[in-house]
Amino acid sequence: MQSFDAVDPATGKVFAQVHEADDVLVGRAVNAARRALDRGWADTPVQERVALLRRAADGIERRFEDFVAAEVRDTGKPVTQARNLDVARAVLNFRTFADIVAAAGEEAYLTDLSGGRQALNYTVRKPLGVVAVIVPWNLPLLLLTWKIAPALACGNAVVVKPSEETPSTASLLAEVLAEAGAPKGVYNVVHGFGSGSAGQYLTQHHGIDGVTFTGSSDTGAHVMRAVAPRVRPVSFELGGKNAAIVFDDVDVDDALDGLSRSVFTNTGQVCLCTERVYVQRRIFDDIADGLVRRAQALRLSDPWSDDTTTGPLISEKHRHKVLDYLTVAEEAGATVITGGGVPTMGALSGGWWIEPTLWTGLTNKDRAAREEIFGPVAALIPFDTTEEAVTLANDTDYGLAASVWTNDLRRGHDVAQRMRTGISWVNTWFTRELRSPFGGVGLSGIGREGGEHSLHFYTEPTNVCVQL
Ligand SMILES: NC(=O)C1=CN([C@@H]2O[C@H](COP(=O)(O)OP(=O)(O)OC[C@H]3O[C@@H](n4cnc5c(N)ncnc54)[C@H](O)[C@@H]3O)[C@@H](O)[C@H]2O)C=CC1
Ligand SMILES: O=C(O)/C=C/C=C(\O)C(=O)O
Repeated sequence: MQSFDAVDPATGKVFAQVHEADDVLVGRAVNAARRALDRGWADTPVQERVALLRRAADGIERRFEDFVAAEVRDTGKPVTQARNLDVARAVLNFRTFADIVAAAGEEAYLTDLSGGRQALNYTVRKPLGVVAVIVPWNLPLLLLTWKIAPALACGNAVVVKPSEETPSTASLLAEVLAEAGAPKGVYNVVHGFGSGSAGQYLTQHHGIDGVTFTGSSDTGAHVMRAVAPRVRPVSFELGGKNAAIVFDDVDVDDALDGLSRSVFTNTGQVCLCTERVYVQRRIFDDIADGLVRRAQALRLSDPWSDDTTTGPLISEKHRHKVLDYLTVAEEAGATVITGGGVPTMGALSGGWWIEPTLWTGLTNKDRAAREEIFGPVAALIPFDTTEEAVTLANDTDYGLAASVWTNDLRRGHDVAQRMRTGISWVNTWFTRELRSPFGGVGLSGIGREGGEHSLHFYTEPTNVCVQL
């Protein structure tokens, strides 16, 4: 069997070898999932499946620090973020979907027929079957559990392919789920890459009944082509080029805190991160100066230190991509108002560090303001009127998230509703309600997950019609 290196992004050092699944192993995983369904998992009473999710949440809590350590080592993200966001959300994902599935009901209609008779129409939902779950490296455990919690609660068996960059927590979760009593074959993990490796073998496998994928738009298109011959349902949460609109009535300090989080969280490697900041002209300099101060106050350091706010990028390849965009922006005439290069990191200089970077002087025509960069970078662009701001923000092929910053709530509602995005925040960012629909339009995805939207993706409805 082949293996590949697991690399610590903070140091660039190899810390483990990971087995790469070949097509035979992927086939065995898919078959194991199918057998688990056939042995009765799909028909297990809902309360038993829900109880499994609750025990899984308890199990993650019991091994909380193991998950934190695995996530920090795989990603280089600050330990405080791994604790407060990634692993905490994994627990919440299991508990929330346990509650949602336990409470879920179904629609029913009485239909009037000729002659005074009626028919009762009701819906039963059955699991999709074997679901391929392909997740990226930025929020590995958060995004994995966001998908497998509802998938398992709905009676599916899953074959998970975590990113080659972040293999650890998916395997750790296998231990927790086994301890929690998940029947054999319900949760399977295959490690490896995309094309010519486990990702491709999985999406092309004839035994897959659906694919849920989070990652880049290009890879989403590949996955779509792979499942097209067998016409399988897909749920895609893809990239973003998210806008923030900052009106000049806003409380500048409050807005700056939120804006800064939205640009720099997870070193800009969240699909929801802001990469375009449109600022009403009167306060443009205040916002630019304030964001520069906040960028310069970030502490890029040892991920294991509680004081660290910002980790490295995920990989050398990804840093190349982000550095290329720094060049692209400068060639387009951008003024770098902070950052713009690779920081001096002493003992950590082997890692994939990059300076938080802000630009002025770009327009919506420039590539750095149009293409997803996925780093701690943003272009600051002035506007004069509300109409102009809405047009600029919506001038993108993506459509995942937007944020609007204003003290005029009527304007906040109006502009948020006019964003061509799956989610629009007003005076906040990355505030998540797990029952709400989550996903994007355009290049940002297909479908929605979250709350009952997840239940709809992970089940197939059958309408039963009974003449009374
Ligand atoms: N949630 C998001 O919006 C994310 C966006 N990205 C963007 O994608 C860019 C590239 O990063 P990658 O790690 O290459 O992301 P990617 O989208 O290629 O990878 C995501 C997952 O898909 C798998 N994959 C890749 N090719 C596949 C294929 N042909 N068939 C099946 N599975 C496949 C990968 O192994 C990984 O598990 C980043 O620079 C960033 O801009 C990356 C990660 C998350
Ligand atoms: O909160 C969530 O469910 C998801 C957040 C982020 C992503 O989906 C992403 O970065 O891909």
